[in-house]
Amino acid sequence: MPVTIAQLQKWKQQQKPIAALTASDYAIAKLLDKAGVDMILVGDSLAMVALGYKNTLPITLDDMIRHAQAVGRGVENALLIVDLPFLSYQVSAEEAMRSAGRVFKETDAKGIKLEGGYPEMVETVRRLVQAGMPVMGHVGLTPQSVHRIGYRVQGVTTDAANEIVEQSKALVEAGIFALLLENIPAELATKITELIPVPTIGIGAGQACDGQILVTHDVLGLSDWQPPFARKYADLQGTITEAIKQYCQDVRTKS
Ligand SMILES: Nc1nc2c(c(=O)[nH]1)N[C@@H](CNc1ccc(C(=O)N[C@@H](CCC(=O)O)C(=O)O)cc1)CN2
Ligand SMILES: CC(C)(CO)C(=O)C(=O)O
Repeated sequence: MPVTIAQLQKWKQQQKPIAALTASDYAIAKLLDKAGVDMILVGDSLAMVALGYKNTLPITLDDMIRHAQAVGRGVENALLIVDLPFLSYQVSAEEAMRSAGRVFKETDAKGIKLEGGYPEMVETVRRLVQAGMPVMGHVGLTPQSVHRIGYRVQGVTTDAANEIVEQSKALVEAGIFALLLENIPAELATKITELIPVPTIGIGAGQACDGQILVTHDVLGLSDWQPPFARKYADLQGTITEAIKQYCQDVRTKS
């Protein structure tokens, strides 16, 4: 049975944790889905782990849609969410509507995710939700702001923590169905998770969140570098290197 947005709300009440991962291609997405992942995010981190860019800023809406289509062909059960890339939604609510609208018209996405909880973005979220598009929020460390805030932990001072709490409440009031909390102290994530009625999905935000997400390339040991909080479950760099060396040797020895 496919996972639905309504189900996520129920799982929060039942305290059933949500297991989410990112995906950027058909083959891996199909494996994640068959292994029982609840939510698959076509995250703009694919700009780094799949396309080799230094940060998430260069990826375009066309790129995101192309990858989302490939992932969508491999997903049967997981809830498919697609990130809006940098500058496809910040300029105005109208542009955000057109960008998000393209994602829903051209892919099998059940929801979109965008970064930020400042007042203008809250109004954009409200417009998207009013137009029928489910939105997942993302606060704390928002990687599209890397040039302003870097990748360090957010919400450390009392003022910064309070601001993230206020942004979370405002996004909920605007209609988000879930909230991603990235790289914030565990106590702050616990507080937000207890405070808001929609599921929180954490990455580097402690164990109290309603769900967890990691970048699949990090989980599988395929990334050049990864955040300190990303737990590695396999060493595919090693496995692939050994397999390919063996193949090259077999060819060269004509075996
Ligand atoms: N592959 C990979 N790439 C990614 C993400 C990921 O999940 N994995 N997520 C996004 C980037 N997010 C982070 C979050 C934390 C860190 C990180 O490294 N943080 C250090 C401090 C770094 C600093 O001070 O500069 C810390 O201790 O918090 C790096 C990228 C996009 N790219
Ligand atoms: C998983 C997460 C939160 C990492 O920043 C994301 O949004 C992405 O993959 O683009």
